[in-house]
Amino acid sequence: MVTQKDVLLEGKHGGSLEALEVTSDECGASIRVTKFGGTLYSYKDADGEEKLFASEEGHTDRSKPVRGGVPLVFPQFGGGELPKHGFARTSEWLLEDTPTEQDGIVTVAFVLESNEETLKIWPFKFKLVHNIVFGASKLQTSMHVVNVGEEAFKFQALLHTYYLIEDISQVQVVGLKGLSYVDQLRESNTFTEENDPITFEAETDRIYTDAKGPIEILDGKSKKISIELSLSTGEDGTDIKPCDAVLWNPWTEKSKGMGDFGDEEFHTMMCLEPGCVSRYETCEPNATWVLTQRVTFSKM
Ligand SMILES: O=P(O)(O)OC[C@H]1O[C@@H](O)[C@H](O)[C@@H](O)[C@@H]1O
Repeated sequence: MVTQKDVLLEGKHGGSLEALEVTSDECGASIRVTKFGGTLYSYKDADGEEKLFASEEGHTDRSKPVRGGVPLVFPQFGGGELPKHGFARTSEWLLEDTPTEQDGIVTVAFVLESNEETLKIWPFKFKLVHNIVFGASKLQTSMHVVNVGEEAFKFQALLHTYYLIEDISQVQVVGLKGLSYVDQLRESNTFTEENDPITFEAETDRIYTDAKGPIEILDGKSKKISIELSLSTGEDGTDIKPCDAVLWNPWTEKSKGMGDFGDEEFHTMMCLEPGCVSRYETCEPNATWVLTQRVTFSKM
């Protein structure tokens, strides 16, 4: 049986965020999704082990996006005319339908549609669906971008996924070798990844292009996270486009400068974020784009 209940997330800086908790008796796993930002904030596997990082310093008063989980970036990555990383992560999302379960796999969908507020800052009509499918040790999240207006729009999108890890100094990322990446810390110059595995010894902020996956995060000697990612469009979703993958860890100095992140929390998190951010995609009227990540958590 799948059960849902409303919970309140309270951070140490005051305020609270309403969230939906969905639990499956059959597979034993659970998720929490905040209505503010439609952010998947927690995924606990069948053993009750949390797999997503959420900062102890995160704000829960709507003054900032949720710092952790999987915030959704749309329609713009980074800064520019719109708020940094767009407005989807700071908008109010609605539960689309009652969660369903089949054979221990649960599906939950949240929706955000253009409204007076969004049209004031971005004059396009859209519908976003955040689809979350989870089981005992698997998590699939996707953002569907639908153009419900009469004009084409350009957009960027990202599943800004924060993984909870044991120790960043022991993490190895496998599967990005040979890809080009834009290093956001080196004047956005482009390089080719020579390392396999990639390890972390300093602040890292890179946009890998044409990532096909699978990408593996080896978390010490005993845990593995395997990620498949895709960006698709077309009526049946079979027109698959290359996808970007942002790799991010703020390390020491950047962490100290972030008001909603602990100075030492970089040790136990890393972001691997599938998206389309190295360029803008064009969404024609009635078209749908789908950005998806399929994640499997396993023990070695
Ligand atoms: O602080 P924010 O807006 O959530 O962004 C966090 C990070 O998000 C990453 O996706 C970017 O590549 C980084 O440059 C950025 O610092």
